[in-house]
Amino acid sequence: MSFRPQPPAPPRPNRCQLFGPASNPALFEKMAASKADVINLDLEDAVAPSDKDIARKNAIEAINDIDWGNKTLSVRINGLDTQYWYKDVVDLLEQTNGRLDMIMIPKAGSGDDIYAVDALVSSIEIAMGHKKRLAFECIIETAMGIAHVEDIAKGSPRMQAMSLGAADFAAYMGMQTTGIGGTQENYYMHRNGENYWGDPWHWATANIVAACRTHGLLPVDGPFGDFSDPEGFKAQALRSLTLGMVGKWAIHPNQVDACNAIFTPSEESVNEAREILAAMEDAKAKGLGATTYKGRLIDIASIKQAEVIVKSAEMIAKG
Ligand SMILES: C[C@@H](C(=O)SCCNC(=O)CCNC(=O)[C@H](O)C(C)(C)COP(=O)(O)OP(=O)(O)OC[C@H]1O[C@@H](n2cnc3c(N)ncnc32)[C@H](O)[C@@H]1OP(=O)(O)O)[C@H](O)C(=O)O
Ligand SMILES: [Mg+2]
Repeated sequence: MSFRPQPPAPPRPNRCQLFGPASNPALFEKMAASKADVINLDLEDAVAPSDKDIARKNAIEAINDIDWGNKTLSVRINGLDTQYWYKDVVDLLEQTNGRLDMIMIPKAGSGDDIYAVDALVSSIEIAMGHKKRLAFECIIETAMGIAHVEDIAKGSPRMQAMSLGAADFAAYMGMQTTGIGGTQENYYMHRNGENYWGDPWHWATANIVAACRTHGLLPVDGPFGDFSDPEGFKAQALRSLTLGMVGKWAIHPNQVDACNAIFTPSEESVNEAREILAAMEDAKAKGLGATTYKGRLIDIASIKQAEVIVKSAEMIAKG
């Protein structure tokens, strides 16, 4: 174990991030009224090039005029390889009222990308006399992004979260699929006449989780495109939860409740975690580092495992 403690992630709920294109303002009030923890107004890929200017204007008005309650409010800016992103950043910072919490940087490829956005944001914040520091989240959705994931995670102290963007990730990796997340038909093992489907997103998910946990960020699963497939969504979300992610995107309102339910520890799991903590307290009082709980080994590592569940439940309950 390194002598450096692992930094904690920001203590805010991030179970569900609900997306909507900023070119469609009819969605904004519905997004604000949703049960999502985080709202992402999109200026990037859900907005056609011809609508970029109007989408930016809509997003600015929505940030200033709509009551977003206690939600974390984020705008996904355009990629650093476009002509749009600098204006997204300048206009959002110069023309909004301080309600915006984060911007999401898509297709992050290196720590330098994060540094570049930080430099621009910092300059505008100084010029405008802003007291609130804008936070960053980014999407890992390119081959370069996953290759430099740790460098990106430590790219700026503003970084709070990282998502896996399955659609672009598949495209940039040259994966042969048009599905956005979930089970892929051709990714299976075969044995004794039966097919067993694997998880092609496992490696990227685990890499993002490791980079985030190393640098104190929230790891988040991105979109599941087939919003007519609740069971597929649930399976994808449960896999991400099991690997350490704290939440997932919703690209349609019918994914929000499932997101919140899956990424909120169940009463049963919290009770069990508390029992494990109590059993370890008893063990410690007896001078033991290990004991049994329901017929299985628990030891000092079990305290940390149980604390993940209890702390997550407490943080969500606090809101
Ligand atoms: C893949 C990469 C990404 O970029 S994902 C993120 C970007 N994408 C988006 O932001 C898309 C968000 N979703 C939508 O725009 C829509 O949901 C839709 C186009 C997918 C479907 O819209 P539609 O209106 O046809 O859906 P209905 O079923 O009719 O809607 C029912 C009802 O819900 C309201 N609605 C729809 N979407 C939303 C929403 N996002 N938020 C709030 N409310 C919504 C709709 O208006 C209807 O309301 P009603 O009429 O009943 O009042 C990624 O980067 C990668 O690379 O992986
Ligand atoms: Mg994308």
